[in-house]
Amino acid sequence: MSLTGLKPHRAKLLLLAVIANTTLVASLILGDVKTWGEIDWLDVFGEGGTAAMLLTWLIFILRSRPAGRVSTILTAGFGLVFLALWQDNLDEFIRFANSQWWDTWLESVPLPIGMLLVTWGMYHWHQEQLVIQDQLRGRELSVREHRQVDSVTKLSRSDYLKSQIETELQSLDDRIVPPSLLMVDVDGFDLINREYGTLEGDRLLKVIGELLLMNVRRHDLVCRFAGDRFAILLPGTGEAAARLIASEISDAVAHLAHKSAVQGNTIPVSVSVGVAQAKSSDATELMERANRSLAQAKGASRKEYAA
Ligand SMILES: Nc1nc2c(ncn2[C@@H]2O[C@H](COP(=O)(O)OP(=O)(O)OP(=O)(O)O)[C@@H](O)[C@H]2O)c(=O)[nH]1
Repeated sequence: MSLTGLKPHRAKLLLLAVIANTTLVASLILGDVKTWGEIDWLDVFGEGGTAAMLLTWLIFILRSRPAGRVSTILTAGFGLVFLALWQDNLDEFIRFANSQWWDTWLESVPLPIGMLLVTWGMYHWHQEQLVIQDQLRGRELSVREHRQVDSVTKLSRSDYLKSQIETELQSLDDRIVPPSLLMVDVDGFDLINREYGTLEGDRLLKVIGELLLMNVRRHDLVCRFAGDRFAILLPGTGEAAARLIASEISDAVAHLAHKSAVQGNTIPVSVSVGVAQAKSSDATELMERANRSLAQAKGASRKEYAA
């Protein structure tokens, strides 16, 4: 058994070793060593084995624990039980006169006190575990939230967007401007996929996601809504301001000089943007209106393209 990890508990274990050795020396001085034939080996095995096991438990426990109050209580408890068994075992090798009352005292008094301390320490350990489990549950929740992140663009996905819109809408009052939502869709993305391959399509989605992030404010939320569609939540933003941001975003994408990894040529990219400002506390209704606005923008851009 490796003793690494016991460093924080060195002083406690040293004290236990000193006490055990002191009782050994005191027993040797004050008692008479028994002859070989007088030793009851079955008792030695039973009592000595139990003491050794107890010490092993203590070492395992201390190796898995930091120094502190609970570790001290557990060491004191297990230590006292060990000392009682240790003295009981010394009895097997050393004979004491009846006048040596301390031997019987050492065998019996520390045992119940040690048991009480072990129980008390175990109770506190249990309480500690409940707190740790609580914290782990919290961490697990945050990990689960990270599953709401899209693997291609590393942006939040639509389920996270919806929960954020709901939070925004719930905290609205008359003094706060309701949020606006932009829906940004890449034009002709299917063609880009077909011409350059889906890997290049993925790269482009990632670059567009980064570009959107660069063109919004710190408190805005950019999400990958679905496929080649992004959504941007603009808290406290009226429709006119949202339309301005939408046009800045369209310009930024139009000026993007994204090079394909294989061919090396610039892939022309444009986006259409839908805009809607919240009118009710219904997140789905806001997303639907932003999507309808996007469909109109798409129609307009197709007409422009055809003309
Ligand atoms: N590379 C890549 N392609 C994707 C991903 N998700 C969806 N797509 C593709 O995106 C394309 C979206 O096609 P459409 O909805 O027709 O959109 P579009 O070609 O941009 O057409 P318009 O929106 O009308 O301009 C489809 O070919 C999907 O297969 C993805 O994660 N990576």
